[in-house]
Amino acid sequence: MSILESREAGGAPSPRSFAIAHQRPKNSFLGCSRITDYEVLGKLGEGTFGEVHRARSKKTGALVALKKIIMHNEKDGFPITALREIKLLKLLSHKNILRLEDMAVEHPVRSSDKRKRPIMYMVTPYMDHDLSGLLDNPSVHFTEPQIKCYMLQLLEGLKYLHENHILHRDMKAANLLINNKGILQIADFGLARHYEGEVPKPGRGGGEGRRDYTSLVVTRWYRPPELLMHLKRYTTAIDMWGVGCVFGEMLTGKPILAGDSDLHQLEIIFDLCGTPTDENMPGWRSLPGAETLQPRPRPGNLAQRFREYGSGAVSLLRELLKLDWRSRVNAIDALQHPYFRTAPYPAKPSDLPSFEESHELDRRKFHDRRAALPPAPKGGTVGRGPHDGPNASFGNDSFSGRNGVNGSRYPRNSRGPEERLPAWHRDRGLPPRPPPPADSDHGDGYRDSRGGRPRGGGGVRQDVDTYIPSYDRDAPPRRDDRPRRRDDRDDRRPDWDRRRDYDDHGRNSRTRSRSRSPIRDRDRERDRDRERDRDVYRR
Ligand SMILES: Nc1ncnc2c1ncn2[C@@H]1O[C@H](COP(=O)(O)OP(=O)(O)OP(=O)(O)O)[C@@H](O)[C@H]1O
Repeated sequence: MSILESREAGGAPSPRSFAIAHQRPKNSFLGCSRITDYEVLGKLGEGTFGEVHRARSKKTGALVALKKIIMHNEKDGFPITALREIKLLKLLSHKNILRLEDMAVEHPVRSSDKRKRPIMYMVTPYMDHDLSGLLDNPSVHFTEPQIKCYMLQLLEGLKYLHENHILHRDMKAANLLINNKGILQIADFGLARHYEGEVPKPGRGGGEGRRDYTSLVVTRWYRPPELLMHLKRYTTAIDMWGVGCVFGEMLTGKPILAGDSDLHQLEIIFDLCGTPTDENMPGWRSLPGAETLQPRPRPGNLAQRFREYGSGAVSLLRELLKLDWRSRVNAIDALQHPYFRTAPYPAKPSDLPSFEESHELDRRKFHDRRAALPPAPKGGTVGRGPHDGPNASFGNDSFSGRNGVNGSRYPRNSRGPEERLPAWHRDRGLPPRPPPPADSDHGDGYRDSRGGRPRGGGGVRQDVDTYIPSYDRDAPPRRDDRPRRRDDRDDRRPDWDRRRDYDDHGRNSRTRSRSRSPIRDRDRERDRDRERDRDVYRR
């Protein structure tokens, strides 16, 4: 049955008919192997919902990634988020979407083992890098053909998702995996869900949403203005805003909108894209989160800030970072943007250079290495790709940027000492604030530290952080604003580095009003975990 035939009266396929239409060939998913079928080689990453390890299949010899599914509370059973991710990934089949190949189970070894339940792992092909890790690697500098190549793949992957009524809802650099064959794949479907609105059509932007979902999705730095203002009837355009942020991050090498709070996030969005008006964001005033906003009028500095990357890049960024979600470019149209049809042309994946493995967890390694570097000369040659030689065709027409030293228009290593640090470590005041304890969770999952409803009908408030998963209050800032569990300790770090975290904690904790107690912390943590799994992700 084709997806068209499976549509319901409203135009959107039901999750069930979508599943039937998308069943992958049976032999493309193994099913349930034992963890002993894999040789575990080391930790790659850790997120809210699991740890990710590199491993080798003993049967095929292939390198894989094992994502351990953490049971935050065993009594609640298998986490709904993991179930969603597995269900969706089992159906999807596209070259730019990470493929779920198998599930592996690890049974408790001894009867004396405290842990009674088995641990489940999702098995996906091993990817050499995630984009966040790659951008933190000081020896890697993206060329324009390379950026275009990754962008095309990202847009192809998203086009496939959106055409098939799936919202990713956590678009960010750390969730884009890249291998040394130059292939980019979208990963982490923990927040993804079936979308009931109309799919994007050429020239029709993100369209109108058909039903409400929780606005508490997407990592803050990549979260679009309509979600920050609590639009619930959102569309596939929320993922396109994230693509804009990732594009800017590839150009500049660092996250472009690193807000410290939801309010600050909106402020820096307005600095970049201009203050919302009835023209550039029709209806913004009636969004629940806009009621109390009084933004200072400004025109936006996007063109100025990205001038050096050329008019083509600026034009595409403008389309992706439109305040108005209805007219924000969709993936179909973004793929046709002149930026991709102008020299220097997109590289082929197979032409891209290979790099040292770079995962999000390697950021400390890269940070230490980067910090040790003396100021590098302009036009350095480290890590330059095949398109980056003296004959590279940068900047040779009106849609390109200016030529830089040695034929590269990207300012290599030209950042000041502060700018050389990864964004998560730069001194930009307080790191993204942890949320208040989940004392209360109102109808829409909006949390208020004092257990009351947000004032003014839900305006964006500085003291409320609406990022859903539980931050660890003690954790150091992470490059991409990722949440961190309390027991997550980077065990690959030397002692002195861990102590630095402790010091950070000491400093940050003095700025908090509540006194801390380990028991209360543990209870809060447990409550947060419960609430997160129970309430928020069902929406
Ligand atoms: N197939 C893979 N190959 C290589 N590395 C991977 C793979 N899958 C995940 N990783 C690494 O693990 C990290 C975390 O993976 P993922 O985002 O799926 O976990 P998560 O627990 O959902 O994280 P988050 O907190 O971002 O929601 C990625 O950023 C990446 O560095």
